[in-house]
Amino acid sequence: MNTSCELESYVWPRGDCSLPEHGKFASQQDVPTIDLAGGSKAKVDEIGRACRQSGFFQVVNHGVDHELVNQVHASARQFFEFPSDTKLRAARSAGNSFGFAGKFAGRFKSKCPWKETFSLQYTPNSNIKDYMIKVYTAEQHEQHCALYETYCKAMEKLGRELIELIAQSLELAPDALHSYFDDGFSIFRMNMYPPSEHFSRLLGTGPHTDPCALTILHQDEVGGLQVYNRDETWVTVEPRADAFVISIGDTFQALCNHRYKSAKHRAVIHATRARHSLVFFINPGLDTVIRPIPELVVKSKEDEEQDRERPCVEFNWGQLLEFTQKHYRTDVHTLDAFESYLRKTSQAA
Ligand SMILES: C=C1C[C@]23C[C@H]1CC[C@H]2[C@]1(C)CCC[C@@](C)(C(=O)O)[C@H]1[C@@H]3C(=O)O
Ligand SMILES: O=C(O)CCC(=O)C(=O)O
Ligand SMILES: [Fe+2]
Repeated sequence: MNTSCELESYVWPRGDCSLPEHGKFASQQDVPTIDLAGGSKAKVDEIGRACRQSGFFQVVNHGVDHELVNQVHASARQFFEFPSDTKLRAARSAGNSFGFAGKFAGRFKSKCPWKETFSLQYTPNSNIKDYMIKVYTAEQHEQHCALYETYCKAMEKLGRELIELIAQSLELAPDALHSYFDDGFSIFRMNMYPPSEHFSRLLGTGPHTDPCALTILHQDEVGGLQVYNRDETWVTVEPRADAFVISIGDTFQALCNHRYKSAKHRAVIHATRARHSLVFFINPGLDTVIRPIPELVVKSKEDEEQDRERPCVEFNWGQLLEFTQKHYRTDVHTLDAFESYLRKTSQAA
């Protein structure tokens, strides 16, 4: 990333990047830590409460091997340390969500994210190998691909377990949501936030909600992930090596008829230390129709009498992904903007 001459396109208005107070972290109420080894009823209740309150929580005793997480972090660090021209062999092309992005200035003109990202598709037809071969030697390639495959499988397993618990917290059967994710189009993304002396005017990831269904994130010890809480204050999520941060995304919000809301969050920059995070975005299949689950649609008395359905916009993940890559810059209004766009384009058709 060119840190000197292009700073202007990364700078945010003064006051937009308030920094975390050293050592002060989100309260248990804002971002609870939930023990997945706990009794089933307690877990479901805690997850339901967290999803209704902030849509953000951490999980511990999640069953994912700590050594695996360390190895993926080590591999990601090694990747980001390659010279730019090596990383750029796997460059993300315009309108595409996969590959390496060193800076986003090409896509955005201002308030650019101060980070490098390497994103891979994780599905049965995963593109992990196609991207990795552009960067690594044949032998390294096999090793790193195997590691990412193992990590993504572990994320899918954890995601499935969480989705079962979330379904139960909505009083649905544990497997009620599985069919949406059976051929899911999940995205694995590694983030590296370079340090900067200008940290107080930069954001690694600007305020947004995730467009996906569910996000599973692991952050290193540097920390910098912040959530906007109910007091309208940015609070810092405690970096915990033993925990994954879970958040509800826009697609899940639409699916559960807005019972759970996607949470507004962002990532700040450290003055002297590079920060890394591993993010697994769980999505439905590209063509799977998303509309509120009938059991979660409560009609008003008047609607009931007139047998009227509440209007809702149907979409699929393929459309929302395309919207965020080609027509809209993901922010805190993505879902509303997407619904307006769908209404407009369906009227025009
Ligand atoms: C569908 C996606 C768009 C983004 C990557 C995935 C999930 C989250 C989105 C993003 C991270 C939200 C913040 C802004 C963004 C541009 C970024 O900082 O990377 C978003 C991603 C993107 O549009 O590439
Ligand atoms: O790196 C982080 O902690 C946050 C990243 C994020 O919000 C995202 O990639 O959607
Ligand atoms: Fe996010």
